[in-house]
Amino acid sequence: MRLATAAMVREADGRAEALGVPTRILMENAGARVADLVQRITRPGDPVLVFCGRGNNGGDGLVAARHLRDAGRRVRVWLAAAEDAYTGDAAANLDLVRRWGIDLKLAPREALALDHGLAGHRVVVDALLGTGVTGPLRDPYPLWVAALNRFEGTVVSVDLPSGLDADTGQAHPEAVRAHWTVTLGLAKPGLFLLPGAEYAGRVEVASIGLPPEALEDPAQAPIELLEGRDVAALLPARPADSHKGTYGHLLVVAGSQGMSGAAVLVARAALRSGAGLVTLAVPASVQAQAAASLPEALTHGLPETSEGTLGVEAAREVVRLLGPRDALALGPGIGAGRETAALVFELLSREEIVVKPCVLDADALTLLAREPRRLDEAGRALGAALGMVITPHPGEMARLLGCTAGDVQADRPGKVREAATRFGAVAVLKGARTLVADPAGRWAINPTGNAGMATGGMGDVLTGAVGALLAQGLAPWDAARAAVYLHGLAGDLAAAERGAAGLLASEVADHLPAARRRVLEEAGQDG
Ligand SMILES: NC(=O)C1=CN([C@@H]2O[C@H](COP(=O)(O)OP(=O)(O)OC[C@H]3O[C@@H](n4cnc5c(N)ncnc54)[C@H](O)[C@@H]3O)[C@@H](O)[C@H]2O)[C@@H](O)CC1
Ligand SMILES: [K+]
Repeated sequence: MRLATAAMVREADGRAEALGVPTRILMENAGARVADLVQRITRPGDPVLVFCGRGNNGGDGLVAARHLRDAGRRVRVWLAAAEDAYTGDAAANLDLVRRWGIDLKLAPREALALDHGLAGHRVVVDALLGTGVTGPLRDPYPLWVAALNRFEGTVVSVDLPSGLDADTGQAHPEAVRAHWTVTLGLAKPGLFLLPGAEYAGRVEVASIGLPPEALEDPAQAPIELLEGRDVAALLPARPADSHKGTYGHLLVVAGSQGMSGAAVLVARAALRSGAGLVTLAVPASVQAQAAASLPEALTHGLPETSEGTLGVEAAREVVRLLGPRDALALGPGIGAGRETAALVFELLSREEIVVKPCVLDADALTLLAREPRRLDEAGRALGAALGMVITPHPGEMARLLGCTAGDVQADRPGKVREAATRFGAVAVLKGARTLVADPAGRWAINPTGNAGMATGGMGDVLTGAVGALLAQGLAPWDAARAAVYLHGLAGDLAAAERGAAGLLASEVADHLPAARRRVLEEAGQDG
């Protein structure tokens, strides 16, 4: 699903105006669509209150009130400001509400009066603030938002829950907790990011008559909410006359003494993601263990240091192994030692490596964060060749960008895009509502996954899934988006069977085939 920031929506509105569709018409359509939803979720005698701010969001609410009255509904309007404070389209619609004889009054500014006034209604339409909100809520809005959040009936927010930031999904400091949000024209990213998704309730996208040309803006990199049918379209077909060579061969360079489990999980998830063959290259002393844990993978022992970690002397072997293979997954469980750092830097400087698609994760990112310049260089080289995917969690992202994890979490869309452009890579920022961005500025929100996945090894499973799709020939942007969606869905399917707490990463890996089948079935293709 296409998404648009507040600025993108404003620009679309401007283009609509230039194309002969003025905001007055958009507002009329918006209000009508809100009234439609209210009618759908109520019975004819249910009293409805429409709480209107003084901007265009309030204007939409005023139109909704009029349409509800036309439909014979019991409707009342509260205004956030004196009638003469309304301007433009909102003022014009206020005038119509007055002529329609709809009960209209200034909203109370005292908690008890607010609760008392709200109590008699079945539904309150929250038309206080939309995309025009800037900075922390000013008085008396915090009081109004709190009263709406105490209200025991149903709250329907117009465009956005009032107080929510359309772009980041942050509430400053509080926002309306809606049961429904009717979002207008294009949905906003803040409705699907956290915490915004927890405020928005059920989201309906209402078309309001924006001309198709107004929706298109070639100058803007698109934003998308990942959906199963889009992911289904990315997955390679599995023709009947295929063989294991059809589905790519992934080289996994991972693990060290005490951390061979990470390497095995990557390889297992890669096989579960449909890779034809997986070679798992680990320090020689853990090869037997890795082979025993996953008989379906080919294994290879690499030269190791006295601590059982990979050192720079493994570089030649890795280059040789990668030659006939299709993609590389590098990083999980390799540790953060100096020799291993030298290996990672060496590999990323080698021509033979940069011509292959690769996914870098975990310790590889920690090591590169010590010298982000190396990642810059590698990214540029890889970007110019076939491309690189990096999959940091917020802590790794913070180290890569030289900020704190708190900074990353406060602006996840901004940080994932910064990493993608800076390193010339497709960047995946893990955590609830994983984000994916590419160097061209496109970005996507993944809605799948659950809190049960916040455990060790889940990242290794994602790395394996990305690597497998790269090996099957997907472009890095497609491989990353499909992998995060399937990985989260596999977690959801596993949690549905066993409950979210106590989910093992290997169980999520084992649910990847079912996740793939689910998206294909949803898209009407053969699972
Ligand atoms: N622009 C357009 O062409 C269209 C806009 N539409 C609606 O218009 C909305 C955007 O309208 P506006 O740009 O007028 O903005 P809003 O109506 O979202 O908000 C503007 C009002 O909020 C107040 N405000 C801003 N920040 C505040 C804060 N932190 N605390 C308290 N008050 C604050 C401003 O003083 C102003 O009164 C959309 O969300 C949508 O509902 C629709 O009518 C469709 C067409
Ligand atoms: K609103």
